[in-house]
Amino acid sequence: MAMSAIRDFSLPTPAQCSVMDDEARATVGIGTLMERAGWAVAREIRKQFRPCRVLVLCGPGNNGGDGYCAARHLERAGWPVSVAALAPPRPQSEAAAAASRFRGPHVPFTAESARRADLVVDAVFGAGLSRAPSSDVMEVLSASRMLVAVDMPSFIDGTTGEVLCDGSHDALSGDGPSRDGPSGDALPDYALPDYTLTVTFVRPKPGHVLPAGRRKCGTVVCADIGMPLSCLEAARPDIFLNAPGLWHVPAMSPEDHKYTRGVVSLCAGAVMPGATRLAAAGARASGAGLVRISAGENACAYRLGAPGLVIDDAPLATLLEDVRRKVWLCGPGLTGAEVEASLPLLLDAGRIVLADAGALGWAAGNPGRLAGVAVVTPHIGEFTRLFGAPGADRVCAARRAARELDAVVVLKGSVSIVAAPDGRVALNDHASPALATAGSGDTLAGVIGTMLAAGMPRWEAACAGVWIHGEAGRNAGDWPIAEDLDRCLGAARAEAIRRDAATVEPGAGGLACETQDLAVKRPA
Ligand SMILES: NC(=O)C1=CN([C@@H]2O[C@H](COP(=O)(O)OP(=O)(O)OC[C@H]3O[C@@H](n4cnc5c(N)ncnc54)[C@H](OP(=O)(O)O)[C@@H]3O)[C@@H](O)[C@H]2O)[C@@H](O)CC1
Ligand SMILES: Nc1ncnc2c1ncn2[C@@H]1O[C@H](COP(=O)(O)OP(=O)(O)O)[C@@H](O)[C@H]1O
Ligand SMILES: [K+]
Repeated sequence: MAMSAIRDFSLPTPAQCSVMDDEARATVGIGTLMERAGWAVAREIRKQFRPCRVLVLCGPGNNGGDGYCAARHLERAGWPVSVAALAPPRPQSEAAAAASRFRGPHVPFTAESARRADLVVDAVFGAGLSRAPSSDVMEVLSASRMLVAVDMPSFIDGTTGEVLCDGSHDALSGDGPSRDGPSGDALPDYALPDYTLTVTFVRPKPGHVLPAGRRKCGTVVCADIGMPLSCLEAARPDIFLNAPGLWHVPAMSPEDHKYTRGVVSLCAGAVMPGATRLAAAGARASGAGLVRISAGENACAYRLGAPGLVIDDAPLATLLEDVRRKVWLCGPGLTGAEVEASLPLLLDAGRIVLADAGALGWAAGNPGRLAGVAVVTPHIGEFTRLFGAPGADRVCAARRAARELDAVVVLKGSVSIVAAPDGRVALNDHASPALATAGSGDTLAGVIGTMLAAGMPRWEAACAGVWIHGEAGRNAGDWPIAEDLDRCLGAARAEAIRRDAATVEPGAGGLACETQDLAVKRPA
């Protein structure tokens, strides 16, 4: 992966952070980084809150070390600060050195102490969280009125974004108040707290982007603490935030003709023309030069559609003689039998195939039937039927599926996961719940088809399609239906091109986070 992609888009996992720390130990030094991390936390708190009574909860590791440094900097700024230590830092560690420099008051690590504070800083566990925190820790966090996390809320898994908590984390992190988890176990006697602010360092982590971490963290600020880029590179991050610059969508060129912009072809069936037409419309609206529907004897049903669509009634084998028709969508609007009659022909002819909807159902329980496709776009139900339940670590499951199928897997959801067979993964949070409307997945298939037809490599095409679809969803107004996305897709593609061009050149700036609240702050 290019250095600029690592610098600008990587989301290192806690395991990779530990490699980064080992590298940093030999260069800049953990003590220096801890000091800057604590300073950055204090700076963000001073910026976002008025002076108030602060309690810093410190764990035994380096996350706690950051907490002691933050406490010292806040105290120096005149804020009333006390520290509650869950356990003392290991003797002779950098955290122990940081703890010894804090000369303010210590109070017991209890819910009562938390209740007395106006603001509680959670520096209990960060990247080193290795299991569910005890209920003592959870009770103290839950008693806090206002919470700021150092690096990560102490019960969020930085790799998966999952809530790590004794009892039923699903019920705790879900929407409905329930006293029983799915296993029937009684839930602990505390509510899972929400954070106002999370200050992380170097780069955001997957747990800041994936649910439920994303929801719990509040505003995420990523501070540049002067970690050498070479240390981040040594950690070999392979999960990236999906954004323009990670990939490059072709702009319009004065010499363009429709074939250079690309042809997208779709297989169509007899009973669900709507899905095929939505996918075709998505392909056209996102900039395909030509979109053709191969409808055979069902052509009449499609000829009533948009006038700019070309409807073919010739047999598929005949259409495949046209080598300009490289990219095919197979699945939206198709029954299993219709997939069976078309997909093998497309693959035999060496076409670039995106398989969605009906094609995924046809291969349920037997993903080998999709061998040779370039991209699959399952939602969680389709993914489960194809590859089995993904479990808590969806990134890992999507990556495994991509490797197994030798195809790009787009696991769609509120945060979509785009996994390549070579292990690269992009997480897309550039979207909107407005997209949760029937047919929007068909539109997405069309958009990705356009990116493939424009000549983009398949992982980049899938990433770009998901981002552009998300951007359209963010701009399609209140409660849009799938058709509403189409009028926003051209502008969304233009926005992707504009943001890509604005990406900072290597060496020109710091570690940048593009989306939403993931802003990078450099030390003053
Ligand atoms: N990368 C960077 O850029 C920089 C990172 N920095 C900071 O370092 C942080 C990572 O520090 P870290 O590796 O020391 O791990 P940390 O989160 O403090 O926890 C480890 C301790 O907690 C314990 N423990 C874990 N879970 C537990 C549980 N449920 N219940 C009870 N105990 C539990 C665990 O015990 P063990 O699992 O070994 O039994 C161990 O003792 C990172 O988040 C960031 O804030 C900055 O300082 C510098 C730049
Ligand atoms: N809450 C949400 N936030 C963001 N995007 C969402 C949300 N819910 C659904 N989406 C997106 O909407 C699309 C829905 O696709 P899909 O489930 O295949 O629907 P359909 O089969 O009806 O077309 C996916 O791209 C998905 O990522
Ligand atoms: K923490």
